[in-house]
Amino acid sequence: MTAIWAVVPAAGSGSRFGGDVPKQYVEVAGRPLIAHALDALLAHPRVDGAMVALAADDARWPGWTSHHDKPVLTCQGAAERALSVLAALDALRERAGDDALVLVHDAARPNLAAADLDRVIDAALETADGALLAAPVRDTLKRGDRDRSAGTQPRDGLWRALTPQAARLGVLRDALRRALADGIAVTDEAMALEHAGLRPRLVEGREDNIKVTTPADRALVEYLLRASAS
Ligand SMILES: Nc1ccn([C@@H]2O[C@H](COP(=O)(O)OP(=O)(O)OP(=O)(O)O)[C@@H](O)[C@H]2O)c(=O)n1
Ligand SMILES: C[C@](O)(CO)[C@H](O)COP(=O)(O)O
Repeated sequence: MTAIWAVVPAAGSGSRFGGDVPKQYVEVAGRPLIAHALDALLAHPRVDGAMVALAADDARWPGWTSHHDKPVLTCQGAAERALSVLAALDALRERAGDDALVLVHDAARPNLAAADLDRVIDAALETADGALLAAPVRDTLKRGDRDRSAGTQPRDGLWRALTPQAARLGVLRDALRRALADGIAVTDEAMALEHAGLRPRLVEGREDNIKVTTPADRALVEYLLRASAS
């Protein structure tokens, strides 16, 4: 049976969110964002544990060592998300092994549906290229020139990348190291896999798998989490 581990990048500074509390610890629906994300991942019966990448100056990590009777490990993240993910893979490698499937999921995405998690796990187990949750673009896209529209971008075949993004630990680690060494500004795991010549599976995910980025996202996520809990 393939080992399946969650990797949770939680070392960001939340600059677009602002405020005094680091975004990953902002409370929504009574719990910190990171708690919702970890709960969604570790509640899934096929997930064996989690490795969380924390900021070097994180003073709010509650010290969880397990959740749902599964191990919760931590490592130190880095200045860029991709480097935080790579640090987590390096820290997890000896325990999980290169053939383990890793599910990289933003701590800032608290509303991950179990069915979506199941489907991206299935997809990633079926292909060596990895898989990611994504949402097809449903709006017309404009290129902006300050506050003016400078034209309309074709949206056919465009998707919004979500998380989890999944691949075998060794494959993803090698792809991230290569992309970063090649100077690629890696914004998600699929980008590194693509740079390595792989074609990760797009798994259509729910639109409400929202990444809390600005303060305006908080009220919507609060509503969604309370609605799904009722
Ligand atoms: N150096 C970084 C940057 C981001 N992240 C994590 O990656 C996820 C998605 O990143 P984002 O939403 O951009 O969070 P921040 O980088 O904190 O936000 P901002 O860009 O507004 O500063 C978050 O869970 C964040 O904690 C990380 O682990 N290490
Ligand atoms: C990984 C991600 O959530 C996929 O959309 C996104 O790339 C993270 O971007 P951010 O600027 O680090 O929030």
